[in-house]
Amino acid sequence: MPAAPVPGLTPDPSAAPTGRTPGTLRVALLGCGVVGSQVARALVEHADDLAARAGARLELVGIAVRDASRPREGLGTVVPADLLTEDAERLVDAADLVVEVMGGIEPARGLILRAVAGGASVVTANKALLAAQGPELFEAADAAGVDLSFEAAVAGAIPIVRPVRESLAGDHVRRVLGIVNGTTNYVLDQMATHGLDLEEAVKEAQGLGYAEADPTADVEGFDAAAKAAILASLAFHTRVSIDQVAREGITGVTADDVAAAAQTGHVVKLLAIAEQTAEGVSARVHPALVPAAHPLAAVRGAFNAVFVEADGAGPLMFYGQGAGGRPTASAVLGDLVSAARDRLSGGKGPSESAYASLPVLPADAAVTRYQVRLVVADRPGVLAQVAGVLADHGVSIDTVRQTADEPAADGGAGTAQLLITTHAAREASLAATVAAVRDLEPVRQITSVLRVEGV
Ligand SMILES: NC(=O)C1=CN([C@@H]2O[C@H](COP(=O)(O)OP(=O)(O)OC[C@H]3O[C@@H](n4cnc5c(N)ncnc54)[C@H](O)[C@@H]3O)[C@@H](O)[C@H]2O)C=CC1
Ligand SMILES: N[C@@H](CC=O)C(=O)O
Ligand code: NA
Repeated sequence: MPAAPVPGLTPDPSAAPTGRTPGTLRVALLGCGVVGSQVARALVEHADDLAARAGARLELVGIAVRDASRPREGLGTVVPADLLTEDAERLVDAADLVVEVMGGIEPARGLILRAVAGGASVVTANKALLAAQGPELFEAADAAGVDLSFEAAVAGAIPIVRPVRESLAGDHVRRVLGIVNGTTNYVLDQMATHGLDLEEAVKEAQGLGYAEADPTADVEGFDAAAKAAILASLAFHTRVSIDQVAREGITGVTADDVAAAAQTGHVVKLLAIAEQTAEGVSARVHPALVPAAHPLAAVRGAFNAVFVEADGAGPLMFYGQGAGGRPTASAVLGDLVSAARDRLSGGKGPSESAYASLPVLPADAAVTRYQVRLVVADRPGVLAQVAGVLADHGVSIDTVRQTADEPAADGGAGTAQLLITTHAAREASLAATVAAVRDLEPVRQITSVLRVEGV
């Protein structure tokens, strides 16, 4: 049976008035920042290879920017300046394939809806938008019979969206655990290895193109939470939005925490965790202690890694560059070639799979191990008193380490540092325990409470 005619590809003179060249698909690029500029460059520089792989030329017909008169450093020699336009809507209307790399909610959302309503397939790197408004966008794409692809939105260059939604479609995923934010991993790594403070390290990450336009999204964990929501939705075939992800960023992590972690054979990492239990699914993002021997501890700089645990496949690990212009553009271009192939074959990639409709559990239902550091009066019976409070709350102690501080100058009782590692406990029990311990008379300070993962 002959393939259905494809707009822009049918060798038909009637295509001429619309400006379409037979055998081409028209690509509109929305945004020309860190990622967009690399997508534009690759579309021009690798046009022949991309055409051979996609089955049609991917013609960059325009780049929507805020200010078309602003010179684009380095890009002018590769991408003709007359491709820049401030009229994103008109550009979208003229395209077969739309790449959205402008970020933010609006106008990105409106432009994507407009693109799919007009019959264009869309590739986006915008996790913030997908984690907030994904269902609306997927439904619109399905209704229009076009692709909405987003490999770049989770862990940049690492192929993780496609493996979870296609390769593991026949398996049962139980847990996803990963480092999915390059900026915070870079920051924690710099703190651990070079003693940099948070602000210095974030500035470096911005200069390297890892950070979001507003790096608060990185350091406060919003970016990782968006990725956790997307991963949980894909892994468990249900809908999880960013506001259902328990989130804690890295601003509370001190140089002292990082040094103390090293002393106990751990590193501090910002983790995204999505789990399915008998009660439902949960997704959370928080800093955690990871044993130095665990593969996640070896993930340095802006690299990302995602562990997936599935019933059949067992543990799988995906590792690579989760941020930066060229790595992210690689994922965008992969999606673009796939979307082009789908158009040429008259097919469509996978739709959203949310049939399971599972309940999303509250943050305090999470179960994990904890390490609590505290300063107490160094006198007999204090350790037993603290241990008693944990026992009263049903929190079981794994190990305790005590270090005496200098004796008090007046000869009275000095202080001691206690480091308590618990067995797995519910978040709610631990929070109540810490509050009760804080109220004990001999307790001078709770220095830190960190979860321990990957044990
Ligand atoms: N930089 C990275 O490593 C990664 C970024 N992403 C995502 O890719 C997207 C783009 O990120 P970046 O390139 O880093 O951001 P960026 O801030 O460098 O670039 C965005 C560009 O879009 C333009 N833009 C924003 N609103 C616009 C509008 N209304 N009209 C025209 N242009 C507009 C901005 O002026 C800017 O040049 C975001 O959704 C981000 O979350 C995803 C993975 C990695
Ligand atoms: N800001 C993000 C970029 C990729 O999503 C990060 O640092 O990982
Ligand atoms: Na990816």
